[in-house]
Amino acid sequence: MTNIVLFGKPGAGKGTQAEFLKEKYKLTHISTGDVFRFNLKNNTELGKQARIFMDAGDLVPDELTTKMLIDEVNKHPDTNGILFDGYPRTISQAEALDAFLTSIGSQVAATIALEADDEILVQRLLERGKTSGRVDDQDAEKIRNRYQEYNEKTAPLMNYYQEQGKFHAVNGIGSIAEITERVSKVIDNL
Ligand SMILES: Nc1ncnc2c1ncn2[C@@H]1O[C@H](COP(=O)(O)OP(=O)(O)O)[C@@H](O)[C@H]1O
Repeated sequence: MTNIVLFGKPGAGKGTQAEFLKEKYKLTHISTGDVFRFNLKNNTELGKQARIFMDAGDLVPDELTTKMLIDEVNKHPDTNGILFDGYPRTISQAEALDAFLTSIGSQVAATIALEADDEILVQRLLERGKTSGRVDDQDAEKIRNRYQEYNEKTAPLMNYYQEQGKFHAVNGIGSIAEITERVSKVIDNL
């Protein structure tokens, strides 16, 4: 299995790139944000538990998120590899992911970060909020809170993967195709 972690701040373009990369490399795309939103919409037990955190732009607690993630991975026993989008977002999630992948005889092959300046990203999110219906994209305060969550809890993951020699940064500014090309170069060299 070639498992890739897509990494980046809110709005960095993880979901957009994932759509292209999953086709190109025949990977299973798992977006924790999408799975949570699906559960919210269908008002499942998981959705009810996640809603207050998501609507505020807070991270959903690790235990709940990790359980959901493992359930999703287990739905694809014959996959070529997983493209993780939005997971892990904390050190504890990264450790849980490593432990889980080890238990199934696999590992993270690479973490690829899409980099862009905060001002550009906030503009992108506010634009997306106009049409996506996502409450967490419509309010500058909630967006700020997501960046704070990112800086405090998610940014330390760069070090975590750097220490394992698995961290690759890619310039996330440019056309969608250009960025797919940059990410592909990293994957092709694995
Ligand atoms: N790995 C995770 N851990 C905790 N909460 C998560 C995780 N992934 C998604 N969420 C929740 O879902 C929300 C939306 O996720 P996502 O669409 O990936 O956000 P963004 O566009 O900000 O990167 C997050 O703000 C958070 O509340």
